[in-house]
Amino acid sequence: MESFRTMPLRPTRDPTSHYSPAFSVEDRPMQATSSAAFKLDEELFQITDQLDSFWLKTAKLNRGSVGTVPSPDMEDEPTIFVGILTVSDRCSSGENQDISGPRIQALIQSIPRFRVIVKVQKIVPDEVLVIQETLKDWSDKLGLSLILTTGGTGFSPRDVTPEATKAVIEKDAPAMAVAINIAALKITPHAMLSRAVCGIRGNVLIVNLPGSAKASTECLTVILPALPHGIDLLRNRRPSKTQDHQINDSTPSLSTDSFRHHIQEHPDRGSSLVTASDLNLEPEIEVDDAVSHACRHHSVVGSRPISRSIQSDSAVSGLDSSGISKIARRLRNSPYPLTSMDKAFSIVLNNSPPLRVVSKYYKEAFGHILAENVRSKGPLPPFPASIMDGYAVLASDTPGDLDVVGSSICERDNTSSSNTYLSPGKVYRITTGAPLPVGADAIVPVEETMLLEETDDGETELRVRIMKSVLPGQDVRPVGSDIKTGEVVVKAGTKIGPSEAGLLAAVGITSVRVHCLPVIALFSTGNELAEPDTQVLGPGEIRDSNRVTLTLFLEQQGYKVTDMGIIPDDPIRLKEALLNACDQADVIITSGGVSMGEKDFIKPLLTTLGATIQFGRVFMKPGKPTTFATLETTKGKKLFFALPGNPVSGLVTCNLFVLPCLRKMGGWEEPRPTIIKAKLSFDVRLDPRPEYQRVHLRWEPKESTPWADSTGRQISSRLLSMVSANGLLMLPPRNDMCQSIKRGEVVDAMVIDQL
Ligand SMILES: Nc1nc2c(c(=O)[nH]1)N[C@H]1C(S)=C(S)[C@@H](COP(=O)(O)OP(=O)(O)OC[C@H]3O[C@@H](n4cnc5c(N)ncnc54)[C@H](O)[C@@H]3O)O[C@H]1N2
Ligand code: MOO
Ligand SMILES: [Mg+2]
Repeated sequence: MESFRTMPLRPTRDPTSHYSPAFSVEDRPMQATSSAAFKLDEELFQITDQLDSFWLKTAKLNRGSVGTVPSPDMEDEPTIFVGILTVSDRCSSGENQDISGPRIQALIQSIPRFRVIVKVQKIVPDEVLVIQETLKDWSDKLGLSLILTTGGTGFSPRDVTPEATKAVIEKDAPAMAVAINIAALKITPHAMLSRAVCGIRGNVLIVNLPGSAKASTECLTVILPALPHGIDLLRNRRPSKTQDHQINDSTPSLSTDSFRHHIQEHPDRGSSLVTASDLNLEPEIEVDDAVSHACRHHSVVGSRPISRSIQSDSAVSGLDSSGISKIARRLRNSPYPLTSMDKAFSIVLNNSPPLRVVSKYYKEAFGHILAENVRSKGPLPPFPASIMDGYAVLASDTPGDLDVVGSSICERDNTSSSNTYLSPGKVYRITTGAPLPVGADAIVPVEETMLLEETDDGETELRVRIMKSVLPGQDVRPVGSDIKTGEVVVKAGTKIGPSEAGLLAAVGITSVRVHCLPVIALFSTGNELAEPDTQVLGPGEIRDSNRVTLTLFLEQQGYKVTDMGIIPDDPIRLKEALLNACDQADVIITSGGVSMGEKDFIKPLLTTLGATIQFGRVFMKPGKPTTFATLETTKGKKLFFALPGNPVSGLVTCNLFVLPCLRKMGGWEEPRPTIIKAKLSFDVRLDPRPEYQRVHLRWEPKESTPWADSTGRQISSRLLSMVSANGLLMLPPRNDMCQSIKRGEVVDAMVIDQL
């Protein structure tokens, strides 16, 4: 697993973990946090995060009491855990991207009456045993209520999902498969080619869905209305009266029309009819593209009344315009697991492929990583050259009084080293860098000589005294002594800086092969944002500081950034901006709109665009809602960093995730940040999350370890805490053993600016 780099001279104790303690267990036996302990914490936070919902706590208390009447809270919004299994040889080998899994994940969130947590999602090849084992494992060990498989249900020889499912289910649920088939047949006769099965193992419902993103979401839409009651029954929960009534009163017929009677009534919401057309069974509506769907409604397509269309979208998928859940129905806990910092970092690096190699003029190659070894075409110096201003001599003549018979200075057409022969008893005047005449084997600096004789006009020296004895070779640079012919002057993998460009110039290699730098597009999101030059702010307005901060930070690191401005919190505008950015950039950076607010649209939009959210929350402070998503397009892989809006969170996470990613894409062999040791000049109270506190690193005279001075209050809205910060303390999370770190203790600090 990737972790941040620690300066080799000052290694941390455990370089495999980002949060390796800055002190050893022996140093502070009661307070040290070992990385193993942290790993435990990590597991714990995942679990506690999921156990956070009140229902689950209540459910735990009631566990074992079969038929317990749920408390009103339990009735309110119980949580269910779902597993999504993508079955595909190609997705499993990485040849294709899994689009269906994430789309199913987005759609299943809208299952009525339940808070859905997708606890596990996996891609497996079309191997019957692998599928079987996964289904068994998930059903028996994870406390899931529902497993949705996608793929492997057709006629081709490798399609074996139904066989694997049949092997593990204990009861058939054929009506579900039939309902799916009937609905699907209205869309395409190819539905006849589906062999999908549905069944029950223990109290888990397993449903096979087809492999295509469109078909799988369409089929899932068909069974959504029946799922809550089915899951209630499987979990042995008593369904509400209304539901009993609904179910009993409606004759279960398999015509699409019958869905009209499966009223999804939420105690708090009143009823909303879900009709067949609401279920998007009309072929022209693509359920699997909520965004384009919503766009069509916004631009009023055909004769469908807008209000009905929008209602139907939300009724089916829980998503309103552009795939965003209605405020009242929004998830009250984030569906994204808290990812550990190490894991998130590793995910980013693993998804940051080095970009292609191109030829560039050496000056334009500045800041790029060289993709080939550059060798010198000839020697440097190309002739034996003097190191000093003085006299070229035969060493054996020194000391002595000698005639000055000529001169060699640095100039074009100087042929001294080929045309001139220096005889014994004679010297040549010479300047630094000029060629030695043939026969001369040493240089005597002018300071070691005395003038004996000159011409009357004082223009020419005639005779000098060499006052010191010199050895052959003294102050001479032989041919090729700096650079030999064929020698590698700049190695592949080196970043071309001023010296490297100079070397290329010196050896005359002016076209080099380098890795492309990633193209970046960046925009801020937020209805509250005003341009920085707004003189008088309107009510509720604040000036957009993130865009300039992030842009200049990246430019300072040598990247070009396309500034896409401020985009309001409007899903249609945001989607347009994301697509636009995707069109022109490899890496898309957004700021804001990624947490739990009703205007935080970025994550659902990325999902509806078909991007895979690699992580949507990170166990870190600041920067918890940091989101990283990837999307395969015809123009290559696009990476999205949706950074939190709080100004400090944005810049810290840009340092921690975006910069290493850009470096890796640009061909850096070591893209990780530099970590050194620093001594705290203040007491630190640890946070439950691993924290990155901003500090100024300062060296006291004669001290090798720098002091870390705090930049003041560390709240993530306070950009002042970044001012003059050149380091980020990497503080471990608080635990029972270690609540604080005292002044004078040595901790890890990441270098983020000039020291
Ligand atoms: N119920 C919860 N609320 C919040 C959580 C949470 O887990 N549950 N996380 C908090 C954390 S941590 C952070 S960080 C923020 C992140 O919020 P968003 O990324 O959604 O950002 P916004 O809501 O758009 O804005 C937050 C904050 O930042 C200001 N902002 C936004 N953009 C800019 C900009 N370009 N320049 C200057 N300031 C900006 C914005 O006005 C807000 O004050 O969410 C917490 N909430
Ligand atoms: O993670 Mo937020 O970035 O704490 O403020
Ligand atoms: Mg927000």
